[in-house]
Amino acid sequence: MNAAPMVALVGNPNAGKSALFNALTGARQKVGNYPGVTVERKAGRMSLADGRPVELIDLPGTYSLEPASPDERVTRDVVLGRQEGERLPAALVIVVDAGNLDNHLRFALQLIDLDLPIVVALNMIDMAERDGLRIDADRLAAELGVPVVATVAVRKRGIEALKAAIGTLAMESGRRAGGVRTPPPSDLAALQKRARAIARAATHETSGARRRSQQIDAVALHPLFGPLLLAAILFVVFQAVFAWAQAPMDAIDAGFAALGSWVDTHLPPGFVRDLLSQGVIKGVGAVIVFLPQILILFGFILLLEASGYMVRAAFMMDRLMARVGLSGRAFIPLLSSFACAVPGIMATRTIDDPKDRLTTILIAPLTTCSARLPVYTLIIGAFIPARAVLPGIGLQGLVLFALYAAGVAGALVAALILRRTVTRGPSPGFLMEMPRYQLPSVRDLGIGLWTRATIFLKRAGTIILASNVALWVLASYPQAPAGMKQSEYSIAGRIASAIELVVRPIGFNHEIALALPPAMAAREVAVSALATVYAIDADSTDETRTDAALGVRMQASWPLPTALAFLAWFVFAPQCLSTIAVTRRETNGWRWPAFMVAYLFCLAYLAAGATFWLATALGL
Ligand SMILES: Nc1nc2c(ncn2[C@@H]2O[C@H](COP(=O)(O)OP(=O)(O)OP(=O)(O)O)[C@@H](O)[C@H]2O)c(=O)[nH]1
Ligand SMILES: [Mg+2]
Repeated sequence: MNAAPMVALVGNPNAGKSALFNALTGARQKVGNYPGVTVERKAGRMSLADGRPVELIDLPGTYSLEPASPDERVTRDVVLGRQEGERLPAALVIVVDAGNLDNHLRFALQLIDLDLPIVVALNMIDMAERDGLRIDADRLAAELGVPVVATVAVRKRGIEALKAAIGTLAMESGRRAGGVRTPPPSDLAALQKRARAIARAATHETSGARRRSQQIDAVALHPLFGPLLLAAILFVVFQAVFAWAQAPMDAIDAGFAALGSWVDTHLPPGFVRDLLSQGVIKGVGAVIVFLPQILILFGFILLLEASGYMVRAAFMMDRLMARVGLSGRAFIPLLSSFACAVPGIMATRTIDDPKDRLTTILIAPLTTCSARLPVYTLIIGAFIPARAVLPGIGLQGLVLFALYAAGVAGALVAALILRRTVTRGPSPGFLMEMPRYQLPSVRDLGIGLWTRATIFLKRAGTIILASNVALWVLASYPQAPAGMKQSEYSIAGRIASAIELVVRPIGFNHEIALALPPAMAAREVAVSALATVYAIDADSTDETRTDAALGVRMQASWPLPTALAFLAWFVFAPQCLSTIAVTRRETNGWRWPAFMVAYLFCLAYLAAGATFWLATALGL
């Protein structure tokens, strides 16, 4: 066979497989300091020292060859050559955490018994040394009967030696015949005993110093200080989103304003100018302005993930989650949903119990995805005064915090109800390893932010742009006769008038009714649609053209209860088509996505209505 030999990276979760994969192939797979980051098989190409190619595969971490959850099944099938359309791997790279050998060697021993060509990557030796451990790689190799290469994936140490070892194995396997041995039924207790004995033989404790992670955890997981610290961290995050973003947002805003007036003065009046000025620059610009806030939020999330703190947060939430019938394993998927529900729903593959998994999928859209941030901050910026409630604590940040909290509370209540009705069943226990604390690397943080920025800008340039141009066309034609409002006379305006009949009782106005349907494509389109509609109306009426910011215009024409109801709607509404599509894929049918959409719409309608009526009753 001429094709490049296939080599798979396997090992326990959080051993550093993806970090090694990136170091070996130059790829940028997501790494994170918690178990369960990788949930799919990812392939990449690596070149050996002599230039020969090898196809490298990164797999979800797993504890044994007996899979407990869907992502672990992928790993077993690839390793045993049972994956459809996939060859048996020519060799395995078993990745183990040098500081956690007794646990990681158990799975390694199981894999070694398969009789495939194997090299062990003894990863994270830097962390082990920090903890006062010295690992004898030669002794380990002798005990295991396979080559062992010491590596530090994040510093690219040992990568060339590992490449060389992979090269040798790939050559050998070309001369081998036959397949993989069927895995013998494993006696876990015996394996664990062997693993512990080997780990002890190869490890020297050089200092009896108490491990640093344990010292930090004495505070971070303390029954009183732990939750206080978590609350304080979250608080700072939401304050920072408003406090730090103003300058760059003003700059972006000014940039788009300049671009807009250039187009207005240099292009002849007509279709092209209006499309560019109203539909593209005003509309998409209104969304891109929020890039700094999104990056600040993600900067914090990435820091908390890389440091190892997120798993502690999961641990503290576990009691609460258990009480509503969710497994602690649901924490990471729900956390990913703060970025976007799509990867969040995919991350539920780490949950073994099917009903547990289904519940988590159904509530994932309730955690506030980053696409909602522009909508939230637009309304908050326009309607909530920027004053301090207490020294250092701004009201705007507090309201944003409350919106996120409302989403989380909604998710917990929904889980509680679902677990007692549609997804009734016992909820299994939760075991999650605590990763060690680490200082996040600047490079990883940079790559993470860069990835986020490109995802957001790509969305703005594709789905948001396309939806908004479509909206612009529908909102610009037919042209309204003098004296009539374009946003009401146009096709989009008439559709909106029909929708308005349904949403009028919960306080929504015609503009909101117009912005809701295109927001199904992407939530940010609610913002660009409002910006575009205001621009069209300002141009078509003879009122002197004001270039007032979107927020200022809304402030002038929306009653406060309407604005608050709009916020409440966005906390709960199932608003994007990609989420519905991924739910269909992960649950194999239309039944659950249909259920999800229905229950979330009801919830959003009730929440927005209650907010509107309450705010009106309070005379706001
Ligand atoms: N100090 C140190 N950190 C490492 C090393 N290798 C990986 N890490 C960090 O360990 C964490 C886990 O790395 P990943 O590559 O995501 O682990 P994984 O094995 O792919 O985990 P799953 O995908 O969850 O199975 C990340 O925070 C990495 O930055 C290493 O050699 N030294
Ligand atoms: Mg991984």
